[in-house]
Amino acid sequence: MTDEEYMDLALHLAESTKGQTSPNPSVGAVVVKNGTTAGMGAHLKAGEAHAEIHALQAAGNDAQGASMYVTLEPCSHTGKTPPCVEAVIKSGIRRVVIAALDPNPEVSGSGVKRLQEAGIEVSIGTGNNRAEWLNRYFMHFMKTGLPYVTLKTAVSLDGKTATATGESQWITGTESRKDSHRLRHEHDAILAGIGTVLHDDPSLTARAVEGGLQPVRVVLDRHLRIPLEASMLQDNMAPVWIFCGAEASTEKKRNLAQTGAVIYQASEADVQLAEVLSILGNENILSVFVEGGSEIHGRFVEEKRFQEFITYTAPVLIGGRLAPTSAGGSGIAHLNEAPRLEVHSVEQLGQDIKVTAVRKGN
Ligand SMILES: Nc1c(/N=C/[C@H](O)[C@H](O)[C@H](O)COP(=O)(O)O)[nH]c(=O)[nH]c1=O
Ligand SMILES: Nc1c(N[C@@H]2O[C@H](COP(=O)(O)O)[C@@H](O)[C@H]2O)[nH]c(=O)[nH]c1=O
Ligand SMILES: [Zn+2]
Repeated sequence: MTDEEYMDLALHLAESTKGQTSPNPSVGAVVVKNGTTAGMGAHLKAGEAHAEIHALQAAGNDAQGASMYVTLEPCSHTGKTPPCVEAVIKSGIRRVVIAALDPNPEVSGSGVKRLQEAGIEVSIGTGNNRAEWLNRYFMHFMKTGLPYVTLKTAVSLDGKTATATGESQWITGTESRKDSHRLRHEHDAILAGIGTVLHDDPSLTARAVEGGLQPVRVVLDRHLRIPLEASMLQDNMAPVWIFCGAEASTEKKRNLAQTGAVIYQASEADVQLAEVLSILGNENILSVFVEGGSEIHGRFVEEKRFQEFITYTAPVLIGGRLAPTSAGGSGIAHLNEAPRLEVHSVEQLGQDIKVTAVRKGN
């Protein structure tokens, strides 16, 4: 098989662990000796062995003089596990093909340097786009210290997220809702505004699909209007972190804390997105899935504090000048200030169209 084909196998291994390795990236590795696949592995859980180690263990002595295909630059530092580069060097591997460099300041190029110093041939870039897309949350976090923000909306063909009378369940079909639950799994946190919480009483849990970790549930609620009987405060399915403003009542804060919710009180009346994201980053939340509602999306868009925008569009017509759209708020005044995204993919899910678009810098 070619380098691309072996890297394709390593990427499949890595992609099979989406949603389970955070705060570590998903990584796959394959050891090949004279055209024979001698070992393979993936990083399964933070704190456990890295992909390279699993693959080298499976290869045993066949690693001697073999090649290794790995989707992320082998680590050269000791975090919770020893550096992979030392194991690769000791195993006798003579060529390493790497899909993407690791932007973790502890690594970022020093893994490659260490391998080359040990006389190992290194080639970088095969499968790079797919490897970087797979770990876009991790890479963004490592470069900025802030979580990668995905805005998700479900709209009618004429762009409404609910009827003017407030009805929204359901606009899209079951395939779309299942798909968005899968995306919930892949993020470390799900964020919603108090409007959505009061209106839908959502559980904000990733339950429609198996596997992965249950994301933290984040609610922006400047006056602490969330009712103590809210489902997410009763179901013990995942942590609830509530961000409120300086004027929120201390008694309500105390009652909410008794349900186990964690309350972050801002120093000002309003809850600033910049502060929410930096607190989440400090709590090792690498990615946030923002479910809305419209006013919350409006703020993320106006402040350009998001990386990805996903829309599920259903072929239903709602109309109504008062019916909400994906992004409310005061909006962008001039087109030349409007964030221009790049379409990553367009998929049909049942009768719905899913568009995934990403911000490129601007
Ligand atoms: N209204 C629609 C959506 N609406 C999603 C809401 O923002 C809120 O997340 C839901 O109430 C989810 O509740 P729970 O967490 O599953 O209990 N999302 C969709 O994909 N399609 C729709 O039609
Ligand atoms: N998961 C993974 C890597 N992850 C890298 O190592 C860091 C975590 O190190 P530790 O705390 O020891 O698990 C993580 O932040 C990232 O830079 N590296 C690899 O060579 N292979 C792997 O499979
Ligand atoms: Zn490693």
